[in-house]
Amino acid sequence: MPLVAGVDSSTQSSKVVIRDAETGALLRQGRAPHPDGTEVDPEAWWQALRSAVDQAGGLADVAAISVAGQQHGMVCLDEDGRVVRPALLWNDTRSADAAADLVEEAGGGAVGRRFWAEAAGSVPVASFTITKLRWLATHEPELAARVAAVCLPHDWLTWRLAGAPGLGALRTDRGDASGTGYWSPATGDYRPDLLERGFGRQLVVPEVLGPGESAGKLADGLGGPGGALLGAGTGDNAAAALGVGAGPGDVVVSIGTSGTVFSVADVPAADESGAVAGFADASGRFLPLVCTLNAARVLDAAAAMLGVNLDELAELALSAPAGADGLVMVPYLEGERTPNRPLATGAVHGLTLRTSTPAHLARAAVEGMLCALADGLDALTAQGATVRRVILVGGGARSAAVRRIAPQVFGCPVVVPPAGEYVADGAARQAAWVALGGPTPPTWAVEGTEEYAAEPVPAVRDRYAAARGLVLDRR
Ligand SMILES: Nc1ncnc2c1ncn2[C@@H]1O[C@H](COP(=O)(O)OP(=O)(O)O)[C@@H](O)[C@H]1O
Ligand SMILES: O=C(CO)[C@@H](O)[C@H](O)COP(=O)(O)O
Repeated sequence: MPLVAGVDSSTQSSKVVIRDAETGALLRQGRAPHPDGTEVDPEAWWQALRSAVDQAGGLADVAAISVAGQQHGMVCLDEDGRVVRPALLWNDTRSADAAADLVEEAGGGAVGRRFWAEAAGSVPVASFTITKLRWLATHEPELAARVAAVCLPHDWLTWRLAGAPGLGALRTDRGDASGTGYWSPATGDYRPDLLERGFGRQLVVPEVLGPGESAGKLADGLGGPGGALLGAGTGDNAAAALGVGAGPGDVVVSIGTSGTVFSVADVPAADESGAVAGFADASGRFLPLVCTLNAARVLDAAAAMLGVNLDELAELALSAPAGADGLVMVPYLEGERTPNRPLATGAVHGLTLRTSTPAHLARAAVEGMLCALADGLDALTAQGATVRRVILVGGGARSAAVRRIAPQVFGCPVVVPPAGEYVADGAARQAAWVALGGPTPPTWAVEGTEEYAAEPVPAVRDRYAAARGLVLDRR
């Protein structure tokens, strides 16, 4: 009975699960928080990972470990492997102008967007690593001059688990490489020309491993003697797809810090509108994905505004009528990525004496967040995805209101697996693939899934569509 470990180093925390490689049975787990903010010293992730591993009883008995992580974050290393500056995360919007410049320099408008969609699978927005590199080169040239290598959060953590053995030992996978802006999901190759466009010169980049390949071995002294195999790891969304066992016709909606809508596809996407990112997945296929910057934290913010906890927020939301009598929240609290409105702020429309109640505001917050994801679902189907079922995961799926209102807004039933850590589970499944070998990862059952169905209420989306452009920018 070999054991495997899976890690989710996400925006808000590190989570570790230890599972049986063959059956997937959960044996132990741990978690530790990350600092707040959109710029974080990677050392904080390392300390959180170590603490979550300790809580999970260490790694002495695991045969393999894989790390999944928040995508896109820019981790810059000098030639000795030291971190040059705090990592800029996927939800840091300071590189919005750099993203616009990269599109402009490629011909601008539809021409520029088509160039990037074809070259890198996605049109750059502030989330993508390449735009952060451009920002660094422009705004912090002295730090930029010290950068020898660039990698992503999960690449860096895997490398630390291996004992940080020199820049040439950096490894990544297709899933996370596809979120950089300088790797092509269509060809499976780096695009040094794009890296040069972004940063102005070449850098060491991690070798991209295939699915099921190993990134080396765990170093000694990290919760036991080393030697366990390291999986390639992947981006958190690709790991979630592995964790829930997403197949044809499944669309996964993840409500974490980010809201994501994605499916597993046999062909790469190249959406020149920019709504759908044409990522690769962790199984050798592709992961067309729509991402919003505002998801579970919209619920956190609404609960804080109303002075209630998250369960009370859900009760309030469910006590108001569908559509909140016309109250609409446009939830752009962190700016927005889809649609590309990095400077936008949120807004509440439709205030009347009747709608000025905590219940209406709670309902509008849940509906507004879900409407933005429903727009993502439309964008994904416009790119050819078929929706047989929607699988709801992430911290926000723990909300009874989200589970019950989602089918009204999405216009189809949703299935909700039992509350769990599906990103860490996907990483563990990848580790099991490495430990057991074979052409595909082992099949692990996800039991206890519940289905939520409700009559669709299209008026909720219609009113949101009328309101979503009516927002102020930060400047
Ligand atoms: N019962 C709940 N109702 C609503 N939101 C919840 C609930 N439990 C957790 N969350 C939210 O889930 C979020 C964390 O989800 P998670 O998927 O772990 O995020 P991330 O992967 O981005 O770190 C937090 O913002 C938290 O408030
Ligand atoms: O940027 C993306 C996807 O493109 C985000 O999904 C990040 O990968 C962060 O994930 P969470 O921490 O919200 O799970």
